[in-house]
Amino acid sequence: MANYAQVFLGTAFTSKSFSEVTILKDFLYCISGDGIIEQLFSPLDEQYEAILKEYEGKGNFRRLSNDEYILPGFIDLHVHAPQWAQAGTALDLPLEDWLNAYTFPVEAKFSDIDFAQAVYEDLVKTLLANGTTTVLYFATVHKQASLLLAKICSLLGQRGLVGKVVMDNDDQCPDYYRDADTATALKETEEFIIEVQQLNEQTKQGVYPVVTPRFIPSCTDEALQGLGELAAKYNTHIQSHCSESDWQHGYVKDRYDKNDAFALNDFGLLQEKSVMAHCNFIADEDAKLFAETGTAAAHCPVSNVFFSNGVFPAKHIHELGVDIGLGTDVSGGFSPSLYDNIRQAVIASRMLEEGVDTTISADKRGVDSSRLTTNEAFYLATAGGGESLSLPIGKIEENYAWDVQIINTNLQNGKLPIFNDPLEDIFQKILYLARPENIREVWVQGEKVHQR
Ligand SMILES: O=c1[nH]c(=O)c2nc[nH]c2[nH]1
Repeated sequence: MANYAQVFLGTAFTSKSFSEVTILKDFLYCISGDGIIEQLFSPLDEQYEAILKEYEGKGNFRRLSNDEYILPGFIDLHVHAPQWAQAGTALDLPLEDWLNAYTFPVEAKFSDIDFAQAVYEDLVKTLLANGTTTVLYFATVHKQASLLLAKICSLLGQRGLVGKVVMDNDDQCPDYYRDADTATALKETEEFIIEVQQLNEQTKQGVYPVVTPRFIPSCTDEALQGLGELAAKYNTHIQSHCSESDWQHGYVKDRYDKNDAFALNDFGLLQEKSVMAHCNFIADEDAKLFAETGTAAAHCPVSNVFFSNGVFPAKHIHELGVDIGLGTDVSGGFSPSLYDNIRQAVIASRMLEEGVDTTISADKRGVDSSRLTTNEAFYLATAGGGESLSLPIGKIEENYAWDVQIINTNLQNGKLPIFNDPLEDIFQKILYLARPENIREVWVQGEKVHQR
């Protein structure tokens, strides 16, 4: 019999496809020393009883109670880590004003490493406590503070993909908050990549450097070109914002006479490990380019209410073959929870489908076939995120990382309304009604990283 580092017994929910969820009732989950799901056994499997006999009662065996369920850890594809310091504020302003009046001044404070330590440590712990096991982060223009974020992820056990932000366009970025010049931006990005790749070698769950032009308006052509070359040289992930709002989409059209997607592609910034945030205004040709290059979209449904001037047509873009995951977009989105974003993804898609202006007749009011089901929104927060990052995460399946959250539905101060429900309904109640209190344990790569 194989020698497993840990064995769990319980019921889990995981995506089988975009629209279907599999229920693994009373399965055994056998985890290897490097934190991978080595084998899954259903109670009907021949070896089930033998493994149970071998491990039950040992220190590395865990039987979940009848009120506990396993979900894959969530994957947040878009977080501005420094903006945690201003979460929930100033959301009534348009994007450009919010960036200039609030966000850039806050991000500028991350030249102070002590301030960065306090905010970043609090954020990483908060995201873990919300069941988020992997995060794609924008840091700031400061190399040291960006490295610190990667180190905090490494230490606290979160799988972090971290970008030192590049902003070198003095036309669009304030004097007090931008890279010194293009050459410095590229040099510091290269040094950052090398240091994070070294840190990754000592990090069980992985930390990864991400090439991060903030968005086209904040970067010169030379920087965009240089960043595309660095990403190719070091085979890194890439992230940016793409066609987010009327203003941003229009700015790129004025500058290049083409949409964001094609402009980013000209600089080598669309590839298999690229994730572009928002994408609300992408046309079908843009989406096809995403699909051809393997570029993913980070759908940020809470943030989009405030800053995007529209609803991302997730269902349609998925049908065009684009990988999609979910992002909180802290702090364009006020909530650090992907549960909130799963809920909002469903709500926004329903409003898109039905339409919102009741003075228009029902047959003309909405966009047909736009709705996302609960299962599909769950897929975006889990398996879709893993596909977007090209990492074996987001599913409870053999050869995937043991990145999970254990939910208790029957707490004194957090009882879900479950009254002899079938498992299909319990799954939906967890997604719509669970709060951080219900998330009792979070595991990343076979290590427990949060417990209540
Ligand atoms: O929602 C957003 N948040 C940001 O910080 C940002 N920067 C560019 N575009 C952005 N959009």
